[in-house]
Amino acid sequence: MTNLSVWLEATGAVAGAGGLGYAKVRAPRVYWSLVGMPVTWGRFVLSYRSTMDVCGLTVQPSGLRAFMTRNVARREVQPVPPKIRRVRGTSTGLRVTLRLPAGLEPADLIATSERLRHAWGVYSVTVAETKPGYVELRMTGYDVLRRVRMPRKARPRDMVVPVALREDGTAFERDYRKAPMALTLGANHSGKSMYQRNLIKGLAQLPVALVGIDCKRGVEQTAYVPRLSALATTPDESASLLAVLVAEMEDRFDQLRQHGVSDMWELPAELRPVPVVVLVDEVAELFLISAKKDEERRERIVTALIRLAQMARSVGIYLEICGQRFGSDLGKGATMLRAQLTGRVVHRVNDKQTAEMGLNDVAPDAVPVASLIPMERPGTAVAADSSGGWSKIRTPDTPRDEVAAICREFAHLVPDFPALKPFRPYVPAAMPAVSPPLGKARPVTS
Ligand SMILES: Nc1ncnc2c1ncn2[C@@H]1O[C@H](COP(=O)(O)OP(=O)(O)OP(=O)(O)O)[C@@H](O)[C@H]1O
Repeated sequence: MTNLSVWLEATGAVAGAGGLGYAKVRAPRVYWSLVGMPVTWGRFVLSYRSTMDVCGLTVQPSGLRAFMTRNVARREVQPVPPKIRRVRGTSTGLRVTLRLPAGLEPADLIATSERLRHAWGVYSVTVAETKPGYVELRMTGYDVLRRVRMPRKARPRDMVVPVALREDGTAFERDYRKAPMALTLGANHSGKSMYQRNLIKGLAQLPVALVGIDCKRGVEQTAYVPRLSALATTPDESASLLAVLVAEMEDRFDQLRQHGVSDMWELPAELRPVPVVVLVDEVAELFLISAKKDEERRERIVTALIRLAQMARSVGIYLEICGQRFGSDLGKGATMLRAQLTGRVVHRVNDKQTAEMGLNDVAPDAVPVASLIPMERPGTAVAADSSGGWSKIRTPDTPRDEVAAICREFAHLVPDFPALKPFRPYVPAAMPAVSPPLGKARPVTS
C-alpha cells in the first residue's frame, strides 16, 4: 500500500512536471525508477542468453552437464553463459551478480562492457570482481555524475569517509587504513578544495584530530576551525607544526614498543592514541623559497613531510596533500615524497604531464582519462591507488557553510591534544558565514 502510494505520488509528480521526456532530463532518478528500471530489467532478462552468446561470453558446459543434456533431456548441447545469481535495482541502475564458469575471467567481461552497454541500452556498464569466481555488472541508467547525489547508506565510519560518487553509482570512500597517505592534484578551479571540503565533512564526524595547513592564509580552512585541533597558515607556522607532529610520531613509536605491538590498531581501544589527519592545501607554498634564508625552513618542512609519509601510518598519523602539480620542478624531495603518497586523486589538469605525475606510477592507463576531464565538470577526477585499480569520480557540490555547520556541531569531538595546543586556532563565538577578508584570516592563540 505504501509502495503504491509512493508510486502514485511520484507518477503524479512526473505528469505534473510535463511528462516522461521532461522527467528523463530533469529528474533522471525518478525517470529511472519508474520507467528505465522495469524496461531495462525486462530487456536484460529476455536478451541475456543471446547477448552473452554474441559477445562471446559463453563456454561449453561441463562433461556431466553435457552428458545429462544429451542423454536425459535429449537436447542438443549448447554453450552456457555465466549463471545469474542476483539482479538488484538501485536508484541509479541495475546490479547483476554472475558466477563465472571455468574458462571465463573478469577481463573477458570488461573487454565487452561497451557491447553490453549497447545491448541493454544503459548509460554505462562496469564490471567489478566481488570475490574469486564472481563478478558484479554495475549498470547505470543515466549519467550519475551530472548532478551528484551520494548513496544514502554512505556514512563516515571507523577511518572510512565517503567523499565522492563513482561513475558506476557506488560511493568512492577514502579509507585511511588502506591508503594512509594521499595526494590530490588538479588545475585552478578543478575542484580540489571541494574534494577536501567533502573529506572534512566526513572526518569531522569521526573521533579524529584534524590538522590544517593552508598557506593561502587560511582562506579555505578557516571556516572549519571549530573542529580543527591545529591550523597553520604560513610556511613558518607549518614548519613548527610539522616538527611537533614528527615528535608525536616518535612518542607513539615508543608507546608501541612498550606494549610490544607494531601498529597502533593492535593496541586495546583505551590505550590507542587518537588518529590524526593532516590536511595540506596547496603544497607548493611549502616548497617555495623567496630568499636564501627560506632554504633551511623548506628543508625542515620537506624532511618532516617525508618522514611522516614514510613512517607515520602505523601510529595513526595520515597525510592528505593537495596541490596543482607535484613533480621535480618543486625541488629536492618532491618526487621522494610523492612516491609515499599512494592514494591519488587527479582532477582536471592543464597538461598531460601533470596527469602523469599523479597516475603514471599507480595506474598509467588512467592518464588519458584524467587528461580529458572537461572544464564544465568541476569536481570530476580519477581516483587510483597502488593496487592498480582506478575509477572516475565526482564530488557532490557541498556548500562551505554546510561543512562549517557540521564542524560546529561536532566541535565536542576535538580531542585533548596538549602538543597541538599552541596551534589551536581561535574560534570566534559566532563564526562568519564566509572567511574574513585576506590579511585578517589568521586569528592565533596560544
Ligand atoms: N563537484 C562539484 N560540483 C559542482 N561544482 C563544483 C564541484 N567541485 C567544484 N565546483 C565548483 O568549481 C569551482 C572551483 O572549485 P574549487 O575551489 O574546489 O577548485 P580548486 O581546484 O580548489 O581551485 P583553486 O586551485 O583555484 O583553489 C567552485 O566554484 C566550486 O563551487
